[in-house]
Amino acid sequence: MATSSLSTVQSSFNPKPLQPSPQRVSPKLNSIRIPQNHSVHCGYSCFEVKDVSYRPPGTELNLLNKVTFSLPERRQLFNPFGLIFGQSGSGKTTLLQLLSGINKPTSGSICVQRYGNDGNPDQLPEQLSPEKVGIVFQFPERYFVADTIADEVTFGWPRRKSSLQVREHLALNLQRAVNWVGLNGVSLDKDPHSLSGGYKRRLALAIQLVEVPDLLILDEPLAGLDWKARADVVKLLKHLKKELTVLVVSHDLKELAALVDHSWRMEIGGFLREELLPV
Ligand SMILES: Nc1ncnc2c1ncn2[C@@H]1O[C@H](COP(=O)(O)OP(=O)(O)OP(=O)(O)O)[C@@H](O)[C@H]1O
Repeated sequence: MATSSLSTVQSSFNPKPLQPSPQRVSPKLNSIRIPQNHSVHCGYSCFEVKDVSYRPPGTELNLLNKVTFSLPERRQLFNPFGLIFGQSGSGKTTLLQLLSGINKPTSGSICVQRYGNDGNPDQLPEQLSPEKVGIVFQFPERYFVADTIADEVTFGWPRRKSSLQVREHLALNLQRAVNWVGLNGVSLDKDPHSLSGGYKRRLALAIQLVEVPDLLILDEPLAGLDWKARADVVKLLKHLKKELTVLVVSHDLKELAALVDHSWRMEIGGFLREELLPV
C-alpha cells in the first residue's frame, strides 16, 4: 500500500464514529466481502466460554481449569465492557491467547451463541473465529517493526496482485481506524517509535480496528504508561465502548472501574469466577 494513496484518502475523509462495515476487507483473504442484504435480527448474541481448560502441549500443568463465562456481544444501545483481574501468574493472558485463537483449549468451547427474543438459543452455537477478534497484547509498542505509521498498520497487507478496489477499501478502513483512535492529526509518515506512550497505544489499537472486530481484547492497556497517557487511554476506551464489545485484562481496577459492566477474578491455577471489582 503506497503511503501517497493513503494521504489522498486522508484529506477527503470526514471523521465519524466507526460502524462495523458489512464489507469489511480481509487482508488475509485478499478479497472483499460483498455487502449482504440485511435481515432484521431480534434477540442478541453472547460470547460464551464453557468449561475451558488449557494444558500446554508436553506438560502436565493445567493453566486454566474449566473456565466458564459469557459476555454479551455488541448491541445497538449498549456495548458490554468486561474486565478480568487477579494475581500475576493466575492465567489471564493464557485465557486471552485462547480467545484470540493463538492457542487451542485442551477441552471446552469458545463460541458465539445467538438468543431469540424469548431468551432461548435460536440456533446452534458457532465457534468464535479468530478473525472476529482483535487483540492488543501487553506493551504492543515493543513489537512495532516499521519506520512509518502507515507501514506499521499495513504490515502484512497484500502488496501485489490485489485489485485497486481491494486496496481502496483497505485504505478507507485504515483511515477510519486512524480517525477513530484520534490519530488523524498525526502524519502517517511519522516514525511510530517517536510517538508518545499514549499515542503508541492508540496506534496499536488502530491496527486492530482496521477490520472492525466483533470482540476487542486488551491485555493490560495501561501498563507502563505515565499518568497522562493512562488517562488518555482510559478516555479512548470509553470512546471505543460506545461501538464495540471490549474485554480487558488489567490490574488497574480503579482507573477502569467506571467503564466495567462485568468483572471476573482469576485465581491461581486458572480458576475464574464472577466478582465485583474490589474498589
Ligand atoms: N507454555 C507454558 N508452559 C508452562 N507454563 C506456562 C506456559 N505459559 C504460561 N505458563 C505459566 O502459566 C501461568 C499463567 O501465566 P499467565 O501469563 O497467563 O498469567 P497472568 O495471570 O496473565 O499473569 P500477569 O498478570 O503477570 O500477566 C504462569 O505461571 C506462567 O508461568
